Amino acid sequence: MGRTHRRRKRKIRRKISSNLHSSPYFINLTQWMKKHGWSPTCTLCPVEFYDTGRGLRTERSIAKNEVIVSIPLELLITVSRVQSSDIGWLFSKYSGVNGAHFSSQQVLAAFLIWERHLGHHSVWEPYLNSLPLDYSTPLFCSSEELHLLPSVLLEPILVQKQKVIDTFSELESILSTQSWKCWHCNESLSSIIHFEEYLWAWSAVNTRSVYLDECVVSHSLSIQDKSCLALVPYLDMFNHSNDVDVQVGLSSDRNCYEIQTLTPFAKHTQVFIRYGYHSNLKLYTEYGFILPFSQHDFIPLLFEEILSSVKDVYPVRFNCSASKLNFLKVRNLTENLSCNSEGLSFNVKALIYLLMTSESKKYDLTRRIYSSDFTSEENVAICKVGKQLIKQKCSEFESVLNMMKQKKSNGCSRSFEVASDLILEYINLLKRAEKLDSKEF
Ligand SMILES: C[S@@+](CC[C@H](N)C(=O)[O-])C[C@H]1O[C@@H](n2cnc3c(N)ncnc32)[C@H](O)[C@@H]1O
Repeated sequence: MGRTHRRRKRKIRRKISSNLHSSPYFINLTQWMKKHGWSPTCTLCPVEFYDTGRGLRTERSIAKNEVIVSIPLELLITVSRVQSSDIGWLFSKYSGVNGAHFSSQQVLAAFLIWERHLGHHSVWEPYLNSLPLDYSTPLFCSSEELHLLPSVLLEPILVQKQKVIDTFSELESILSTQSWKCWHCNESLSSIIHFEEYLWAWSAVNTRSVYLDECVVSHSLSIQDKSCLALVPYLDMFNHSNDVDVQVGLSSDRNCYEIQTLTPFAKHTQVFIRYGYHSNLKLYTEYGFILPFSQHDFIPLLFEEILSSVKDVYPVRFNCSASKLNFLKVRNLTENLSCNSEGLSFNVKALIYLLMTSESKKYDLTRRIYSSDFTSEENVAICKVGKQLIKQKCSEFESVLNMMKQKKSNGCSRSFEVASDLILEYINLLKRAEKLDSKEF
């Protein structure tokens, strides 16, 4: 078979969704759940969709307000469940000692590693076997790949990476003092819980957990999060869409965690839920995917970038004294700076306006900013700077994308591929914004 033929075949295969209903892991998962009191609320079937990966498809039409999934609390992995498990003593022993506060993500991740290492001996085995083996979140980009990313992506990724490293180090320092040996393999906890496993478990919790009120599943561990994370088997197979809405919470008898859809679904279509109102940057950094043509997307801009665009376009009018900077900071006008396909955010426009206006009439300036009372001449000037800013961002992203393409042709991680899709989305968004005139901007 020639290379072209293979490539064509791969392309065709990518367009076809495959049914996973008879996969052993899915049969085992649902049988195990039924033993623990679960019964399906509607007929959903796991499918490997060509565009979104694995998700759930409905076998009949679903009406607005129907409960699409209801999972007994007994099947949830919560902090309270971890506390009463084999390794619960570890977190109880160190809770609050020397100010130690665990995060629910850290506790749940350690539990997943522990249970996974037990293999057949774990009661959670059917659930663990339903979890993906790898993730496309940026934590799995190599250092070489990270170096190619623009700062708008790199900065939140580095913060996240550091959090994983720090929480693992905290755990590691506690584990290293324990001589306790596992009943099943006679290994110490520090040789069971190591960084690669932690990265996998952390990502599983990050991409799949839900928030649960602490009062629902009480525990006595010292946990820093206000509402705790919980892993919910089966329910964590729903993919996200911006076009749907859901209501989540406990069933009326408070025995199950439920999702009610506020959006109807036609027979044989994928059933989506909404993870939140997230930009593509958030979807990429937290979940490892992006949504093409997302109307809710925006690109964060840096204060310095705006400053230098005003300076470039209006070098004489540009004015950024210490008192003006203070004026901007007090009003939070140096934050939430962004651009979307409909133009610049309110703060960016206000900032551009202030940076090229004399500071003598500050109070009048405040009134004009907050009522967007700009003259048409001022609007044209703001638009001119905005377009310069957009042009610069666009060429920055285009040169990044070219380097990323080169890297991709030599092989790269799935996570890096998603990053490059995101940069392409950003370029397209900027091009749409660039076409707007000064009235639309
Ligand atoms: C809660 S899980 C959903 C089920 C998951 N696809 C699976 O196979 O188990 C969240 C993960 O699903 C994927 N995902 C969710 N919604 C998606 C979408 N609209 N497009 C692509 N991937 C999506 C992402 O990898 C995300 O981290």
